[in-house]
Formats: sequence, structure tokens, C-alpha cells
Amino acid sequence: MSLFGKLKDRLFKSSARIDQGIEGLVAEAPAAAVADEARRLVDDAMLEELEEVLIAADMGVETATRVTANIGDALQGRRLSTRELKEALAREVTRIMDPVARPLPIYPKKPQVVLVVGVNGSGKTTTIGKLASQFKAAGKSVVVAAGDTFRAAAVEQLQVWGQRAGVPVLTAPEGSDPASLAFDAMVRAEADGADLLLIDTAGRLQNRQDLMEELAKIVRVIRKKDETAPHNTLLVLDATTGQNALLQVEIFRKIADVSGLVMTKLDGTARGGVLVALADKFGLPIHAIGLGEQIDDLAPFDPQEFARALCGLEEKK
Ligand SMILES: Nc1nc2c(ncn2[C@@H]2O[C@H](COP(=O)(O)OP(=O)(O)OP(=O)(O)O)[C@@H](O)[C@H]2O)c(=O)[nH]1
Repeated sequence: MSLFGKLKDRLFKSSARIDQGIEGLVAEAPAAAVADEARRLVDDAMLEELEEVLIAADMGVETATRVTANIGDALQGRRLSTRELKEALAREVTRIMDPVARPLPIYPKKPQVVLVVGVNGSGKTTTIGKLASQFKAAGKSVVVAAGDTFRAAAVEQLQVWGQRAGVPVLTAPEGSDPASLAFDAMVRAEADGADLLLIDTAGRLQNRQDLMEELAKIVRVIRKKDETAPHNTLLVLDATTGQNALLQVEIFRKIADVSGLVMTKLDGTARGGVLVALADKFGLPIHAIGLGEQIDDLAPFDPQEFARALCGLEEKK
């Protein structure tokens, strides 16, 4: 299956919501019967209904309002078919997402230190495993540090991913200081001449102060080895949390210097529209998206393909 085919397949729950919403909206047009194809006049009532469809798809009120206003500005007074409306929507979504679609930047620095943050269960460990595997396949040498030392299960899980990806995973005894593990990992990555060091971190937001101090200490300690580290701070967000992902970005931007986002679990949710809201609200780079639990289920983020899949359209030729 092509990458677009997989994206469309996995985004099905989200796209079904928009697809059905738009079809319903066009089908109820009073003048539908006169043409062989149903068409709906773009007027205030129609734009309001469209806005509701987008909010139901988790795009958020602000983004949904902006998107519909732009469609109104461009197309008010026209009669659109379902396909034309989907195309117009996909164009607007692409326009919002285009500026933030950027792969994880790779620097000549060795090791490039990538700190991975996010709430528990958001998919950090899985994403690190997938990233490690992709970088390894691209010829990079990778070291992983299991920085969530408070959860033995999290460490074990990361070791399993390390085996799958074929990269070393540095661990420390349960309850030990994550910063000291991060330091040891820096030493090891430097000694190995590794290209990348991926550091997993804890995600207990229940005690934000502790987490902030823990992350700050990790950063302080790795800067003893390299004052330019970490080179990326990746925030992993779970799409199934919908609008809550926006709140998580706000919180993590206060406690860490977030440089980019990965959104996971877009395959299991109808709330994929939240990624559009994230792009619109924060403008942070979106590096990749998680489309499943397997090692090859992390896809680069392509704004046009995402927008078309989300709107239930086929690939643009
Ligand atoms: N369907 C789907 N599941 C995913 C994806 N990414 C992660 N998961 C699943 O989400 C669950 C949590 O993922 P983890 O990688 O353990 O999350 P974490 O943030 O490391 O969580 P902690 O270890 O609790 O800190 C696991 O069951 C993963 O298999 C994805 O893109 N799609």
C-alpha cells in the first residue's frame, strides 16, 4: 500500500466524521433536486453548519471559525458539490499546516541530543523506538536512554523497542536519578561516536513542579558535556485526547523548551482534526505522525496528504 493509502486507511475514523458531515450538509440543500449532482449554496447558514462539522472533528472553535470564514470569503454565493467543498476544505487545511510540516532537523553535531517529553501513555516510548529504527535504517548510529527511571515497566518496554530497532538502550536502577542516567548516556554516546542520543523522560503531570525540576536537571547535566544540548525537545501528543492536546502543549512549553511535535494514535480516533488546531494555534513544527503500534507506523508529516486524507479525498495526482 502507498504511504497515502495507509494514511487514508488509518485516518478513517477522523475522515469519516468530516466526510459524512459534508455529505449531509450538501444533501440537505433545498435545490439539490434540480441538478444531477447535489450542490449547496455557500451562504451564512451553510458556513455555520460547516463550522459545526469541523468542531465535531476536533478542529477547535477558533480554527473551525477561521477555516469557514476563509472558505466563505473565497466562495460565498457559489453552489458547491460535495467534492468541491471537500477540495476547498483540504486547501484551507493544507494552507494552515504547510508552514509547520518539517522533518526532525538533523545537525552535524555528534551526538545530537533529542529529549522526548509528554504525558504518560502519550506514546513517547513507542515513538522513540520507531525513530531509532528509522534513523538506524538511514545509516545513523543511535543510543537511547530510558530516562523514566520511576517505572520499571517503561524501562522494560523501551528495552524491547531497542532490541527491535537494534540500538543500545541505557537504563538505570528503578528510582535512580534520571539526570545521572542522562549524563552516563552522553558519555556513552560520545564514546561510541553516536549520531543521535534519544532520551525518554517521565511524564507525570500530577506534580508539575517535580517534573519541571527533573527535566531542568537533565538539561543542566547534559549541558556539562555539550552546552548546545538538547538540540531538539520533542513533545509527543496522543490524538485520542482531542482538545486536551492543546492544553498539554501549553503546559509543556512552560516546563521545557519544546522545539517540535509528534502526534501519535491518529489511527484509533475520530479526533484527528486536533492536529489542524495545533498547527494553527502554536505554529510548532510537526515532525511525524503515529499511525499504529508497529515499528514502521511512524510517518513523515505531509500537509497536503494529511489534509486530503482527513477530508476523505484521494491522493492529488
Ligand atoms: N494505535 C496506536 N497506538 C499507539 C501509537 N503510539 C503508541 N501507541 C500505544 O500507546 C500505548 C502507550 O505508548 P507508550 O509508548 O508506552 O507511551 P509512553 O508515553 O512512553 O507512556 P509511559 O511509558 O507510560 O510513560 C502503547 O500501548 C502503544 O502501543 C500509535 O501511533 N497508534
